[in-house]
This record gives sequence, structure tokens and C-alpha cells, in this order.
Amino acid sequence: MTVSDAPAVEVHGLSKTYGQVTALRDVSLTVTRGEIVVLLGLSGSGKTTLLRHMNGLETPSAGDLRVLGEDLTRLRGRDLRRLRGRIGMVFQQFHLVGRLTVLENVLTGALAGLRGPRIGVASYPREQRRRALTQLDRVGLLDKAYQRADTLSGGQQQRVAIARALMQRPEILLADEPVASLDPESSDQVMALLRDIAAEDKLTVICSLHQVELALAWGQRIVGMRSGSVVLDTPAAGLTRETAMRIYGRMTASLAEVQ
Ligand SMILES: Nc1ncnc2c1ncn2[C@@H]1O[C@H](COP(=O)(O)OP(=O)(O)OP(=O)(O)O)[C@@H](O)[C@H]1O
Repeated sequence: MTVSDAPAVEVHGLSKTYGQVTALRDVSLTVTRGEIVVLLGLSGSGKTTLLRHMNGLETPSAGDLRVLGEDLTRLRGRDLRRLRGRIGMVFQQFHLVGRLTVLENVLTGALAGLRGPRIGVASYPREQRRRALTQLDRVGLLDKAYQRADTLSGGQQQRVAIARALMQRPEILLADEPVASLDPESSDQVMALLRDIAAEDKLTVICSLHQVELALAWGQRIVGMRSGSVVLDTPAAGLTRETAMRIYGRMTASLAEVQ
């Protein structure tokens, strides 16, 4: 297998401990390119830690991790930055700069590929400005381009954050609880957007969620996590809400047992 047709993510026997806390236990998972995978689990089950490993933000305590065919744990410096450039991230708290315009926030997604500091929209190359406006159009916010980011609703801010992540032309998008701070309608909009963009750009999306309904509605594959372990890995299509709720219930019960 060549690097170019390798799976998006291959994790084997991954464990992570922080002092006495075991955040991940012997996790193995292969995600093929173009898949939309939902990591489902309660708070503290290890979803964020797993996503952070996939972007090289954490070093495993044990196990192997390959992303886009490359051993992420061995990369350093420029090689690590180059691989990270192929992996976009969106977060629960959006991480926009509220006093900057929406367009400037989107443009910052292109910074890794540019030299020198940039201040203001006009300091970015014309091609990047054109691309930023195109991405804003895709997320339905072209008319907000020159508005301050902190005047937007939460759902709109998350769509700006997605447009910013798309500026780096990622092959994988890691989304860590992207709708946890949003109301149900905005949550559906953001998840629909992620699905449509994934299909259009042939993106691999790995998204952590804690709501079963959203996971079943938007995931192709559900990976259930509990206490740092993968306890479920199944196509969403074959999973009924009742079954998923039972699994989730068991997660709750098991977690209650260990607390
Ligand atoms: N830097 C760290 N130092 C110490 N413990 C950590 C650290 N990061 C995570 N943990 C612990 O690892 C476990 C897994 O946390 P993680 O954030 O991955 O879970 P999660 O499923 O993403 O939960 P949430 O949805 O609340 O973020 C938790 O017990 C957490 O307290």
C-alpha cells in the first residue's frame, strides 16, 4: 500500500495516561478516506484525547498511530507541520477572534501557508481573499463577511470556524463536540453542513458528540467510547435509536459503577 492510498487514520493499541488517570486504553481504529465517523461517549470517555492524538497534539503513552499513511508520532518540525496542514480542526468553543471581521477570521485559516504576519483583509493575497469569500458562500454566510465575528449567533460562528478550517484544504476534518454549545436547530444545520462539505470535498470527518440522536442522524459509523476504551464500532444505518440508547444507558451505568 502506498502512502497516497493509505487509510485516513490507523490507530493500534493506543493508550494514554496522565499521571494516575488513564484517558485512553488500548484503542484500535481504522478510518478509511471519505468516512464520516462519530465518536460517541459521555464526558470524560476519551473523545477529545483521541482526536488530539490524531492531530499530533498529544504523544501516545503506548501504541501506534498513522495519519494519511504517516507515522505521526515520529514526525517533527516541518514534516509535522506539513502533515498537520492536511488535518483541519473545529472545536466546541469556535475559537474565533470576536473583534475581527468574519472574513478576517476565515483568512487566518490560510496563515500556515503564508510568510510573515498579516493585519487586515487587504494584507492577504487576492487569491486567498477570493477563496475565503468562496468558503463563506459555501457555509451560507457571504452576507456577513464584513461583520464583527462576535455579532454572530453560535451556529453562525461555528459555520465561520468550518470555513476557516476549509481554507487549509484539509483531507481530514476533526470536529470536537462542534455542536455542544448550540441549540437543536443550529446543531442540525452545522451537522448537515459538515456532511455536505465532506461529500463535496471527499473529506474524512471524525466528529465527537455526546447526543445519540445527532450521532444516528449524521454519522455513517458510530464508535462508542467509555472510560477510554472503544466499546462499540458499527455502521449507523444498522443501529436503531432504542439499541443506541441502551448502549448509552449501559455506558451511563458502567460509568456510575466506577465512580
Ligand atoms: N491534560 C490532561 N491532564 C490530565 N488528565 C487529562 C488531560 N486530558 C484529559 N484528561 C483526562 O482524561 C480523561 C478523558 O478526557 P477527554 O477530555 O478526552 O474526554 P471527553 O470524552 O472528550 O470528554 P469531554 O466531552 O468532557 O471533553 C478524563 O478523565 C480527563 O480528565
